Amino acid sequence: MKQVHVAVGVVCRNDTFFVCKRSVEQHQGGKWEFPGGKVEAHESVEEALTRELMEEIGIQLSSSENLIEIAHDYGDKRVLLSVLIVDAFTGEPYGKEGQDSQWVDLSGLASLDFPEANQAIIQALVERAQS
Ligand SMILES: Nc1nc2c([nH]c(=O)n2[C@H]2C[C@H](O)[C@@H](COP(=O)(O)OP(=O)(O)OP(=O)(O)O)O2)c(=O)[nH]1
Ligand SMILES: [Mg+2]
Repeated sequence: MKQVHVAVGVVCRNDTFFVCKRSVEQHQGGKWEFPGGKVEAHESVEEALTRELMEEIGIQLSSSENLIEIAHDYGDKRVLLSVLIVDAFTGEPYGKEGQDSQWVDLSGLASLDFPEANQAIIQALVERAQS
């Protein structure tokens, strides 16, 4: 099975994180996610994330840093998530595609239903907060 490379953005402001709900028709549908999507052939991860953040939540990325890379096999799909922290952006994020969205703090993240691969993202955020 081919691996899909996905750029994922942890948009953060004042120790809270912007998350969206995946639509039920999507892979891992109905779960919460950090906005993002597939890296196309001609793109860098940051270029893909810049495009996806504008398409999905209407913000312009100003700066990002690498958080973690996670390879995960869902059985029906293999993904490589390149996860970036987005701590500077312009515009106010919202569910531009009609999706539910919310700002949550770290303890709030831990209680949401995310795809399995996201456990490692939340763990990385916990470790980052402690360091
Ligand atoms: N965006 C995002 N995708 C995630 C997260 N965790 C996780 O396992 N994934 C998986 C689910 C999907 O299989 C894949 C992302 O695909 P996607 O549906 O967002 O891709 P896309 O925006 O390019 O949309 P499409 O072309 O498939 O419609 O990565 C996450 O936190 N955010
Ligand atoms: Mg997407």
